[in-house]
Amino acid sequence: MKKLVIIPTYNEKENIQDIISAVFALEDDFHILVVDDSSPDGTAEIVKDLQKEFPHYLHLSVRKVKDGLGKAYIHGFKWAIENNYDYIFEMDADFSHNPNDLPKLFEACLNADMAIGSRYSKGVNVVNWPMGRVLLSYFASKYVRFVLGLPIHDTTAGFVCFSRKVLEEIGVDNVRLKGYGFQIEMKFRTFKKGFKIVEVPIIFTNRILGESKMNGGIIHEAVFGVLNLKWKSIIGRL
Ligand SMILES: Nc1nc2c(ncn2[C@@H]2O[C@H](COP(=O)(O)OP(=O)(O)O[C@H]3O[C@H](CO)[C@@H](O)[C@H](O)[C@@H]3O)[C@@H](O)[C@H]2O)c(=O)[nH]1
Repeated sequence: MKKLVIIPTYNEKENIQDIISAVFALEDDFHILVVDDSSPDGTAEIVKDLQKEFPHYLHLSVRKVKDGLGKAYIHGFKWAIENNYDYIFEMDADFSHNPNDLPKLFEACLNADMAIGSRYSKGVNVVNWPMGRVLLSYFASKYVRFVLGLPIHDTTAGFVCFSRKVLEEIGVDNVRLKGYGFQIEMKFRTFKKGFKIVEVPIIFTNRILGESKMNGGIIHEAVFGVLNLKWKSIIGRL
């Protein structure tokens, strides 16, 4: 079974080499696709150098402009489908998601269609995030559950394993939201198609190196994007 970890990057020069090494240090044979939005800090050049060491396992797609994490993942999903991967993972570059948890997400996905590395399925498992960010994220998940009736504790989670058929059936070109809203939209579309979703408890650790790309626009898009998703689902346009 072919497994691909998609890592979107924007200015991750401090993290990219270590995260790639950590994935390739696992016993399992994960491939990696880095989707970089022409990071000014030269992230893609570091990946190009590493490709010499891992020519068949490490792939790189460079997009011309910064266009949000969601669009980067959609680009990666299409690439994964074209290249016949069976299981496709989303993972941040900054070690917020522990690469050592990849095998347990994969195991869980073998008995489901989508496995979510969840911060909130067993209490609140977030380390070193400012309290404001924890509260925002936790209550955002509650808001999404309430509005969309989505039976998931961590609706904005960005550490996910999909079986290929999920991506094929939801039609990734239909996904519109770009930021955290993208994570919500992917889960809602997967749920609406009747796929089996499981949550696997993980510990999310705030990044040590580099900066988060979160901004007010991303939050705004998520709040209104959820209402729009609800509307589309009511009128049967999802
Ligand atoms: N290619 C590309 N990558 C991006 C972009 N914006 C962010 N990224 C990459 O996406 C990953 C996550 O970005 P962060 O900016 O560190 O995200 P965060 O604020 O910590 O958000 C995390 O938690 C959210 C929920 O609380 C998640 O919704 C989100 O997906 C992510 O996991 C990192 O690898 C970062 O480089 C972009 O516009 N383009």
